[in-house]
Amino acid sequence: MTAIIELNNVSVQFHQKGRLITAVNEANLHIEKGDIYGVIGYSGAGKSTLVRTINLLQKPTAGQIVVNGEVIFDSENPVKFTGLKLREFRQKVGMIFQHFNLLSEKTVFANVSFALQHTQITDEKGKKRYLTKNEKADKVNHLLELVDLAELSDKYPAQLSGGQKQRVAIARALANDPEILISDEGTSALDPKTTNQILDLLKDLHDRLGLTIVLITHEMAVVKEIANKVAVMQNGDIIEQNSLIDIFAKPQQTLTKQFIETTSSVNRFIAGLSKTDILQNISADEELIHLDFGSGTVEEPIISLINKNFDVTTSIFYGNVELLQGSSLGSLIITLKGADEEREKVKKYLAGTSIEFEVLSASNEGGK
Ligand SMILES: Nc1ncnc2c1ncn2[C@@H]1O[C@H](COP(=O)(O)OP(=O)(O)OP(=O)(O)O)[C@@H](O)[C@H]1O
Repeated sequence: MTAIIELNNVSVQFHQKGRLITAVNEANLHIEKGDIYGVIGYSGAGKSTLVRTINLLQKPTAGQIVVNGEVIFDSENPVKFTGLKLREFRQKVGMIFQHFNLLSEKTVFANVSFALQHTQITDEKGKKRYLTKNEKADKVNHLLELVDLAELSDKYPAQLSGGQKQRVAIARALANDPEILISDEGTSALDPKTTNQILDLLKDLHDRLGLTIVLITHEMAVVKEIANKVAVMQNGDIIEQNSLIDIFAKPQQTLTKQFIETTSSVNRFIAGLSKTDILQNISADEELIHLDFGSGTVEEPIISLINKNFDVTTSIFYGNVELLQGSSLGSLIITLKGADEEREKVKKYLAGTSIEFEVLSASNEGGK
């Protein structure tokens, strides 16, 4: 697959009060057509700066940017990508923001229509012309239907909820039929329910229109909901990037693990264990074991195999299976009860499978 967006060694530096700030440091990001690419990081990590280079709202200090096969920036071999060419290019990259950026004195209809004021089409004779009033109205009405807002066309932004405002912003961002949609914290100002509704809408638009979406967020739950790929940013660096499923199944960096913990109840459960007396109450012939089922291993009947093949008994303390991009990931916390040698045999057996496990408590380490 060829990338629709290629950032090659892109750096962005700012000079501020005599200080040099490297907001983005030699970032490499290849986004394929149809990806929903999540860029996650804490505030100040450089996410917005990185993503704003895609449509040159932010000019890089160094590196190369290729969009749809066209080099739009190259610090080594400068290209002329300005004026009308840049304006037309930007129309093909829609953007939505945390605070919606609607024009408060204009109606919903006029806010969307505004994005079409410079839009030109090529007529049958190959001549460029602006859209007529009727063509604009048809387009706006179609867009408002797409985001389920047709009935609010005459309202003003102040009369809308946050979710409705973001729908207007999405309709506006799609006015010029972009292939790429950038969401810069597009759900950060919304409550969880509305966030999910907007994410559902983005996913639906992605499926229906074949959009490529770049999604900046500081919330892993957002990424988890719709992204198929993830890049994690910290202090201007992309510290890790992978498919969503691999990020969750085998995170490499501490920060990535921390982000995952914010959405995974198993980690909260394990962290909470120390505040209970569960570990103290484990008997001498018992162990508490955390089993991590990566992609493709959830279906294995591991508990019944253990019970059948070893002289131990198991009981389940905690279980969770999640569906990410069609793949299942799961966690189980079980107690294993039996003689030392039998428990050792089970652990040896587990070590030979693709299921990862860790012993949360061993009986001879503080159990009674
Ligand atoms: N125009 C600018 N001038 C000077 N410094 C800037 C400018 N834009 C961004 N920065 C700095 O670059 C760094 C990265 O900022 P950026 O906004 O890209 O981070 P972010 O991850 O998007 O965070 P946030 O979600 O808070 O916007 C920060 O230290 C920020 O202060």
